[in-house]
Amino acid sequence: MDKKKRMTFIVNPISGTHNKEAILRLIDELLDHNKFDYEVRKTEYAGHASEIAARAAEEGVDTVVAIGGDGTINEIGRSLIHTSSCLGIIPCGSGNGLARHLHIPMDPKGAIHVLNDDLRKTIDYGIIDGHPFFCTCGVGFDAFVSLKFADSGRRGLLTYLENTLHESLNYRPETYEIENSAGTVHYKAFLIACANASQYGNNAYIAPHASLTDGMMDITVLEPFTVLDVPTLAFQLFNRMLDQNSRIKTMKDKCIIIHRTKEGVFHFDGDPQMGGKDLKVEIVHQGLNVIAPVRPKRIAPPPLNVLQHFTDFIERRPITATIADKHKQLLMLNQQILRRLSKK
Ligand SMILES: Nc1ncnc2c1ncn2[C@@H]1O[C@H](COP(=O)(O)OP(=O)(O)OP(=O)(O)O)[C@@H](O)[C@H]1O
Repeated sequence: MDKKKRMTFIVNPISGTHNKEAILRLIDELLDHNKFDYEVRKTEYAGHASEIAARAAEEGVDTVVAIGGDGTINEIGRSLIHTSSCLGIIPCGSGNGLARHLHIPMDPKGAIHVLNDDLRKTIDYGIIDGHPFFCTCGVGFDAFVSLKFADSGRRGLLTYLENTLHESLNYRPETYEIENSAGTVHYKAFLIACANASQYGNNAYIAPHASLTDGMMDITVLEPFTVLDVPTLAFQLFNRMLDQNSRIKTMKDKCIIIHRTKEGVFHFDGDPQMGGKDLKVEIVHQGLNVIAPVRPKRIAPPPLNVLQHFTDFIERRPITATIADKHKQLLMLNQQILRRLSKK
């Protein structure tokens, strides 16, 4: 009989809102014990997942499974790049950008079945200023929000949306120079996102056409906008249409250097970091093995969850109308957002 494969589960107890003990019971119940021997490790501090994963890779563990969100995946992934060990994911974060891009089910049972199927592929990863990332990194407003989010003490989507809406009114766009393979371009921008995966998480598609396996990074520049643009931008963000907005500029490249007017924060996979004026961002082709389904078992329904939160926040029902009605609805949303934000 074939030797069993070794699996290490790394649980981040503080990520997202899932009950991790219930997930551990499901693993015991549903994981194919004829195929896998496993151990469970819990993180005790930020950075611990990297140490556990590095040790597991050295010991030749076949699969290291993140039970957490994109921050936990980042810590584990960076210890597994260019090793023969493979990353598995039971999504437990508040955004789960990489898992969603890979079509890993959000429910733990489905994710455990994906682990049992053990289908592997090799994906690209990015590096910003020496920090590996797997989903997105960037400067400007989203880096600023990631800093606020990290400081806020509460985690969750509503906190994020609240922070985002409030802060966006006060945030001042900065000027950037981007050095790419074609030359140098200048932008006044609200944010610059460099994407390996297509979304930030929560089906917010900042780079709708990004691929994890093309050896390229999708760069999205959001130029200054007014509060009147927010509903359209939000709608397009959650409906994979952001690149159609006139405030958005996109490019693909393997390596860019972002020149800022001053040092400041950037983020990688949602974690904030201080950096210098100049930031090199590059993509490394095929550096991380992951377990993922070949293709989604079903096409995901429109991301009403997030729209629900967004529209709850502004006291509106989600947008479910036909295209013809959407412009009218967006105009009404504009008015309600303005009214709601002016009360803050
Ligand atoms: N035991 C721990 N105590 C404190 N912080 C931890 C611990 N274990 C991990 N962390 C940190 O928690 C951070 C957040 O985790 P993670 O990103 O997985 O969850 P999330 O923010 O809820 O999900 P997502 O990134 O998908 O939104 C990680 O950056 C990690 O460094």
